[in-house]
Amino acid sequence: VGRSSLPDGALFLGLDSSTQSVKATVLSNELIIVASETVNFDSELPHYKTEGGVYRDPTDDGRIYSPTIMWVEALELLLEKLKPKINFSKVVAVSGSGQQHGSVYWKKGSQAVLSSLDPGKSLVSQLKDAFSTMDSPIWMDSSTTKQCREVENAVGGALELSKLTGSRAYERFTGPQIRKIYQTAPHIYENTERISLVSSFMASILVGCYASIDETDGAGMNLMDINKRTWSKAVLEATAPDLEQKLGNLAPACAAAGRISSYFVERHQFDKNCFVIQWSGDNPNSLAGLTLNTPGDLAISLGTSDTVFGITAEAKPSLEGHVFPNPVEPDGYMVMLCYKNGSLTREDVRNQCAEKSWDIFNNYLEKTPPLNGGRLGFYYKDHEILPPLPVGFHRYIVENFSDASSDNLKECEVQEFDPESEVRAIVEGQMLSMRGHAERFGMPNPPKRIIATGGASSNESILKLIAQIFGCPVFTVERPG
Ligand SMILES: O=C(CO)[C@@H](O)[C@H](O)CF
Repeated sequence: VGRSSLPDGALFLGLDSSTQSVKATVLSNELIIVASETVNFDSELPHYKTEGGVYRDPTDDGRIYSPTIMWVEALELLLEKLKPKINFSKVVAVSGSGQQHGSVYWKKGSQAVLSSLDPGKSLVSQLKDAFSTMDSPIWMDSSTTKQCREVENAVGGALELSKLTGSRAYERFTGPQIRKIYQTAPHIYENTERISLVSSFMASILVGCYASIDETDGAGMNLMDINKRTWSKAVLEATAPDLEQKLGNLAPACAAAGRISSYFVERHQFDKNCFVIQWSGDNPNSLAGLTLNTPGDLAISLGTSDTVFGITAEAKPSLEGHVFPNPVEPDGYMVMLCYKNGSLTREDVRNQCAEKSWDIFNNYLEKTPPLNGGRLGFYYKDHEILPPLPVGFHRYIVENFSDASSDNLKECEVQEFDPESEVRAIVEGQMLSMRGHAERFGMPNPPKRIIATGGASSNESILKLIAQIFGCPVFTVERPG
């Protein structure tokens, strides 16, 4: 729909269902932000008792998940908070981002529930029994290593799986997660009629039926053939039986999922012609939102996870990193690196070394020298994705940075790192990792420029350090207002 043909006062609603919160941004016809709202899971839905929006299972090493119904309740609360700020009947299109890889398991018979929601009742009251498991595995989970190896072995190895799906098997990817449920809770798997990603789950609620998984977020499952953009029969068979019928058809990321369901028309006064555009993963949508279309540019998203991503004309999957279909260029691809220890790990060091103050944290970054007097640190509060290492804190004194031999690295104790050094070490260690892995993955080296996004991109001290380490200018998206 061309913007010039839109009715006066037309609005666009963007939603973001992420690890710690659900957010809404409302744009005018001129793409100006006219309203925004957030629901933070921990503070505004405290009855779920999540930490950072998640549960960590003490009985199953690495199992990290979120209560599916919490996302439903947060969506409802978000719309209630937004209602006084905008006229929902002016919204001509809704779309959104979902944290990648997270999955939702719709119980048999739930399609009928979803398509006949009573506008006189809440979503929570009608969907609380719609899932075959109330626990949604999410991207922070690292409990499926066994399943990863089984799937890789079944298709000829890690590199073969990467060439087929764009990534070797990763613990957080949805395919290994589905395999674990099939193996450890077969009754749940049997009782599941549809498996959604967080992105297609939210779209399903909005359209009142099961929305397709889009080809870009679908590439984060270790289930989709990256070149054909169809489900890979070989990998589906290696994952779990009768899986394709539970996944439904894939759809292009830029397609319309349908019109908004009558539930939202009658309960929230949306216009019945309001489009719901396919949702996709948070990182692909960041690439789209940043209009990252210049080869040589890189984006760094500093959020709960940290990611580095860029565009490429051809898919060259390898044993590190990920290749996804480009969400806005039908024939192009997106390349990405992901680090689990992002903002939450930086916050931990801030709390322990900088009196819980970003001002003090930033002052330490400003006053300590580049390369930190040889103090190099790698901090894994959670099991790290890249490199795949368990929880642990590793501090080194590097005698000579031009000597890459391991005997040049002397592991040392925390006592040898004063608070200022620890602060620089966590940020420098994270950014040096990104630069090293980006070079090895064939990303631009150095990049022409870096566009920073995500919560921590508002921290100029961190951005300065990124510019020093990558050797290029760093930009952020202009924040309106
Ligand atoms: O796992 C990731 C990407 O592969 C994370 O960036 C999640 O998308 C964060 F929600």
